[in-house]
Amino acid sequence: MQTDDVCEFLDWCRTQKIEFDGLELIYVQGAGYGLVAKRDFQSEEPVIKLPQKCLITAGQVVEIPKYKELVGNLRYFYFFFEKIKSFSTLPSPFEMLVLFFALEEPQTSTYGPYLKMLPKDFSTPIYEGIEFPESDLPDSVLSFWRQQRQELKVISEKVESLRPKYSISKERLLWAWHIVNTRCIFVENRPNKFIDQTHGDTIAIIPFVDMLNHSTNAQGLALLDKRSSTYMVKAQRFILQDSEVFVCYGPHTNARLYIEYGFKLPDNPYAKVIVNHDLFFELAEECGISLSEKRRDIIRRADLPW
Ligand SMILES: C[S@@+](CC[C@H](N)C(=O)[O-])C[C@H]1O[C@@H](n2cnc3c(N)ncnc32)[C@H](O)[C@@H]1O
Repeated sequence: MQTDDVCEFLDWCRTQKIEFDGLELIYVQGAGYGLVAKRDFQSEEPVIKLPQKCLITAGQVVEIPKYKELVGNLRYFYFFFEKIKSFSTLPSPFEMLVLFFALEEPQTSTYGPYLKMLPKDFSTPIYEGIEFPESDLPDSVLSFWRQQRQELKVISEKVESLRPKYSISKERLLWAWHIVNTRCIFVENRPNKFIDQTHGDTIAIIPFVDMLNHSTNAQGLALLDKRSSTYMVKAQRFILQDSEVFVCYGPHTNARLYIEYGFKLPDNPYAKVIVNHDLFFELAEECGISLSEKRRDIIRRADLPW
């Protein structure tokens, strides 16, 4: 039985010309919503198709008058010779999308039926306020962990500068930041002069497509066909009726999946621990292999063991 929210969302998707015949949106225990094949799909067959204009991108958001005005109000404060100075700054594509989700309301937004389907909370360490001593984190995710916290800090400061005209609570900002962080997809967008292009503009949120969960053994592949301005998810191989359709979010370790998305995979083929030289020497000692300084130096210079 589908809830009213699900029915309203699916009707909304159809009015947006999102094609998803043969798929069912279901609630998957432990993963939120997910998409299941209600018939077999042949390899190369499109599973979802939608017009490019359905993509929520920073460039598209900033063309909405209320967001264009907001961008004009974004000022970034900094201390200089003990005086507070401020300068206008353009939002990055990521920040613009976060502001969109922080300010749209389901009751008034044209995206209302979609917004109602979004998760209410997250199980990431940042959302749950879990702090780790950095020494507990594997090297493979340390810089990612720092970068995520820094991004959140920077956008929080920018949002502060929008007060009192726009008042976004810490909780709402954290929620919106997670919506974008857990759901955005790589797409190359056209530059927009109101969006900071320092690192290009390569993200979009795609309603309905963002209901696909992650697997390292995904059968779905998402791509934009620029010639027909159509975004689609294609079957990379045969998809059996009644199986959940997955895409792969990337070759991520469990530490990365947990920090970014709030889940781990029991049998993750990308599980890895980076062994730096100091740890490698320590492990060698523990195995009874004594390494002279000269040998250690050779190993370091040869960049072994990886
Ligand atoms: C792009 S959304 C996918 C749709 C999402 N399940 C929903 O209900 O909106 C990404 C989020 O789905 C969940 N997710 C995706 N793949 C998962 C998996 N294999 N196991 C558990 N949770 C998963 C995580 O909460 C992740 O942050």
